[in-house]
Amino acid sequence: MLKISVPATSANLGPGFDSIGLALDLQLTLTVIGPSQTWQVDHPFGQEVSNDANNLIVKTALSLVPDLTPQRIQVTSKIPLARGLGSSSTAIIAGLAMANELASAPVSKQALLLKATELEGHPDNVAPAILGGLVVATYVDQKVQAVQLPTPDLFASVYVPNEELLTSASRSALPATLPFKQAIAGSSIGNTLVAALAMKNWSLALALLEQDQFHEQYRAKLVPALALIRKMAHEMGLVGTYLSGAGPTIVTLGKQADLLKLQTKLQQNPALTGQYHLLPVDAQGVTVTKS
Ligand SMILES: Nc1ncnc2c1ncn2[C@@H]1O[C@H](COP(=O)(O)OP(=O)(O)OP(=O)(O)O)[C@@H](O)[C@H]1O
Ligand SMILES: N[C@@H](CCO)C(=O)O
Repeated sequence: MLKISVPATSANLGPGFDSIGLALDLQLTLTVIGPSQTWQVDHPFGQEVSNDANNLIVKTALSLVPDLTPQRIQVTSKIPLARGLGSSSTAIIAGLAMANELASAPVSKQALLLKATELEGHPDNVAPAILGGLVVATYVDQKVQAVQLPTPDLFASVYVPNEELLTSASRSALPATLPFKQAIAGSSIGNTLVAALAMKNWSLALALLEQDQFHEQYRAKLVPALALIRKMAHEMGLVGTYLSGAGPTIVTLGKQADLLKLQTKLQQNPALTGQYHLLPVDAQGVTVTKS
C-alpha cells in the first residue's frame, strides 16, 4: 500500500507575495488502495469535489504520467478548501507524488517542484509543501528557484473564517500595476523579512510580517477579520498577524503560550465564529511510505 502525506501551507507571509511560504502541521493523506476499472476517489469534501478522473488529484497525476493505470484512492484531510491554507497545492502534490511512485521512470524533486508550480501558478504554497518548513522561492520565465530557510521556532495561530474565498476571486482584487516607490518599499520590506528569518531574529520578522505593500490593502475588504485580529493582537502586545495565502484565513505567528491567550480572546468575539487551529511548523514536507 502506498501512502502520501502533504502539509497545509501558509503563503505570502506578509510582504512575501507569491514567494514565501510556511508548511504547517495539518495534513492531507492519500492512500492508494489498488488498481481499479476506473479512477475512484473517496474523499471527505462532499459534492463540491469530484470523485472520478475529474478530481484535481487524478487530473494532476495524469498530466505527469498520462498512461497511469486507474486506481482506487482514499483521501483524508483536515485542510479546508479555498480558505488560504494551500488545499489546491496539497491536491496537486499528492497527485504528482502518486504518479511519480507508480511511474516506471520517476522524475526528480526539482522536476516535481517545477511541474507543481506551473500548475498552481506560483511557488509559495507548493515549494514548502514539497520541501517542508519555511521556503523562499521565485518563478520567473518558467524557472523555479527555491531556498529553504531554518525552520522557525514559532507556532501559528490559524483563524479560518466560515466562508470560502477562491484564489482566483481574491487575485482579481489586486491592481495591475504598482507605483515604483511602493514597489521598492514592498521589495525592501520583503528582503529584510527574509534576512530576519534567516538570522532567526523573530521579533523583527514578526514586525515586518505586518508591513506588506503588495496585496493585503487590496484584499482587506474581502477579509474583515484581518484588521480585527491584528487590532486585538496589538492590544495584547502581539505582532505577527497576516493574511494567509489568498485568504480568508488569518495567521498570527508567535510563541505557543502567547497564541493560546490570543485565541481565548478571539473566541469571545461574536464576529470571529470560524475555526481555530494552533499549529506547529511541518518540517518534513511531502512524505511517501510504502507497506
Ligand atoms: N483535496 C482536493 N481534492 C480535489 N480538489 C481539491 C482538493 N483541494 C482543493 N481542491 C480544489 O482547489 C480549490 C481551492 O483552491 P484555491 O487555490 O482557490 O484555494 P486554496 O488552495 O485552499 O487556498 P490558497 O491557495 O489561498 O492557500 C477547491 O475549490 C477545489 O476545487
Ligand atoms: N500568493 C498567492 C497564494 C494563494 O494561492 C496569492 O496570494 O494569491
